[in-house]
Amino acid sequence: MAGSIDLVRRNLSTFRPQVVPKEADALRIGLLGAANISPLGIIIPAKSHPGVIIAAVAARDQKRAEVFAKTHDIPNVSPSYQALIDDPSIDAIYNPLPNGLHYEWTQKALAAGKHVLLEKPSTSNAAEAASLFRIPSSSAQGRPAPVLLEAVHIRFHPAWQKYLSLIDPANIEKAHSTHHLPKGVFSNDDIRFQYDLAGGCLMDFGSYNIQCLRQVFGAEPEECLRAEPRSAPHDEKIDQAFSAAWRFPNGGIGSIESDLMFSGGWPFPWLTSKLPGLRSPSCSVTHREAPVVDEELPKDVAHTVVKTVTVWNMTFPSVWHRIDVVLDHTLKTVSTGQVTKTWTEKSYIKEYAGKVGDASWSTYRHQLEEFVNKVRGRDGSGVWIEAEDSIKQMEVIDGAYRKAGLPPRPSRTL
Ligand SMILES: NC(=O)C1=CN([C@@H]2O[C@H](COP(=O)(O)OP(=O)(O)OC[C@H]3O[C@@H](n4cnc5c(N)ncnc54)[C@H](OP(=O)(O)O)[C@@H]3O)[C@@H](O)[C@H]2O)C=CC1
Ligand SMILES: O=C1OC[C@@H](O)[C@H](O)[C@H]1O
Repeated sequence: MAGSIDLVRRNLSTFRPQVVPKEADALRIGLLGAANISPLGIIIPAKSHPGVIIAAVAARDQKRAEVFAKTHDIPNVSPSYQALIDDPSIDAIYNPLPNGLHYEWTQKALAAGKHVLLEKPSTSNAAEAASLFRIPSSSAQGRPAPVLLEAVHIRFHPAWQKYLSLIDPANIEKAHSTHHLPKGVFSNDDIRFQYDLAGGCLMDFGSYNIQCLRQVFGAEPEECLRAEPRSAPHDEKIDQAFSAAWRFPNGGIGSIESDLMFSGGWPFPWLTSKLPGLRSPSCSVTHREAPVVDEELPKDVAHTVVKTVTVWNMTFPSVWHRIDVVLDHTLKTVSTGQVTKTWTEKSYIKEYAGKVGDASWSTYRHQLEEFVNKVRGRDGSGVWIEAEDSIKQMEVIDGAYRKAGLPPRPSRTL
């Protein structure tokens, strides 16, 4: 009961946070497009950040921008994306355009000296990512280059950082990450299913699953072993779902199952583990069998343990999440190889509040905190996504498409 009350309280203040007074030199952020993700991704998080003002929005259709501005209390509407970028009163740009437009508009914003918080996945493909992220650290005028961050929000939440702390990357035998969305949420004409806009399940949900694998192994995969898309009826280059596996440098295997049109259940995360068919985003790591030092045991008995650590709902952990730590113990007679005893220990961990913020802070709020810290030259929590990291992510995505016999997503501007 107390858990349910906490859940309601926490989510009420995530979605309706206390609005704080703004600092005189608050970062003035402009939004490209009247995007669906903007309220969750930045408008609501900005309300509780004293150092951020959502100052303007631009949309392809000015009327649409005006309605969006009114709905979300945004004081200014720019007549076009370019006008927003060129506006000298704007310090930073949030780019939640379709994936295929990320490169073009981020490059334009950076060229205008604006910091950019760029929605995931950073670009259409690795060539674009390399071109975008390998920018000189200072401009010709000697000014420091603007900050550019790929908005992989899940990495900023304390639950994810806690999860990583429970993993021993060198000794992972296998890792599996999943993400399912019920059929009917997105229709075939959604940006996620347009090849020219760099759509595809691997670019969307799959990108989270790949992030999870790269993070838990703390390394880049050496080889894509298997890549199996389920193509959309309207375009076989578009994956509605993607299943894949990679070998990592420690010999461990990482695999993913992502589906944007899943027909096997509904995503009620907190029920997932209780009711079959319900799915939550997850990442599960199984370590190699390891010896347990136990002086009490006879010499001929070996005690080993296999540690499995699973996070449920790493994508929206502030809503609800759980980390399961399962220790499978075995006692074996060494001389005969016979197993004499097995038992399992389970513990469940939750990590809503981190070192900064409180339990109501969403992944997006934590991310905004670090973005502003970086712009202001402050140390922050230490969680950051480096340029090379974003490039490597796109290399893994491109490689999986190639392995599946599909083309990587097209560049529009290179
Ligand atoms: N971090 C997260 O949790 C999430 C991230 N995302 C990412 O954010 C981005 C946007 O997703 P989402 O908000 O769902 O997208 P939307 O369908 O809302 O589209 C975003 C904006 O793209 C603009 N746009 C520009 N050109 C086109 C075009 N040719 N066709 C369609 N739209 C166009 C529209 O702007 P205008 O208003 O000017 O017409 C629209 O508002 C994606 O990169 C996605 O991966 C999405 C959901 C969650
Ligand atoms: O990033 C995302 O997270 C939420 C999903 O609904 C969406 O498809 C995806 O773009």
